[in-house]
Amino acid sequence: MKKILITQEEVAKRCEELGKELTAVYKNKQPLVVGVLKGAIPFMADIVRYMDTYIELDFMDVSSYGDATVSSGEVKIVKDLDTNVKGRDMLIVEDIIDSGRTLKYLVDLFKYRQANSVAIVTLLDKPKGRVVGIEADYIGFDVPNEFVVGYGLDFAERYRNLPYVGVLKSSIYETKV
Ligand SMILES: O=P(O)(O)OC[C@H]1O[C@H](OP(=O)(O)OP(=O)(O)O)[C@H](O)[C@@H]1O
Ligand code: HPA
Ligand SMILES: [Mg+2]
Repeated sequence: MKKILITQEEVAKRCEELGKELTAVYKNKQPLVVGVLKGAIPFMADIVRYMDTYIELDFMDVSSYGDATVSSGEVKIVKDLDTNVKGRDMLIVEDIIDSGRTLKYLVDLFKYRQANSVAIVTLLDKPKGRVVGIEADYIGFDVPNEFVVGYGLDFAERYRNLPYVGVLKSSIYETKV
């Protein structure tokens, strides 16, 4: 690791704050909380435990990065929701908004499917990476314009299990073995 950007303690504290804030927002709404596989899993698991209201969970797997550090620009559905979203209040949970393509695609899709409302909570926001216009409603932390890993975020499927968010040494990005 070249540097740690957000420590395990900082992530834990922010998850508690966001979960409590979302409890108040979704009181009496029974939102469909949608985790975007695979990166959102640790963050989703941590915030929903602080959402003290009725919620439902579902998952969507979309992919645009593969093993690269730069988005291919094309979003592909790998696994769709099991739930009919018509009339539902939806909360999309993401690990990061970078180019914005993944979330733009999902928000447009859920609106097309006639969700009642679509909000976004993301652990990380990388505003300098943005290519399409989309913003999250709830943000854990801003990160600089570098490829980050940990707490769900991978480089070539590795490092998702790190309990903190950091930047790898450049030699690792250059030669993956
Ligand atoms: O704003 P964007 O440029 O679209 O990037 C953000 C998306 O890219 C990553 O997913 P990835 O496709 O790597 O899938 P993963 O979660 O399985 O790693 C990340 O988890 C977000 O879903
Ligand atoms: O900085 C990043 N790290 C890991 N995965 C990502 N997907 C988009 N941006 C990133
Ligand atoms: Mg990835």
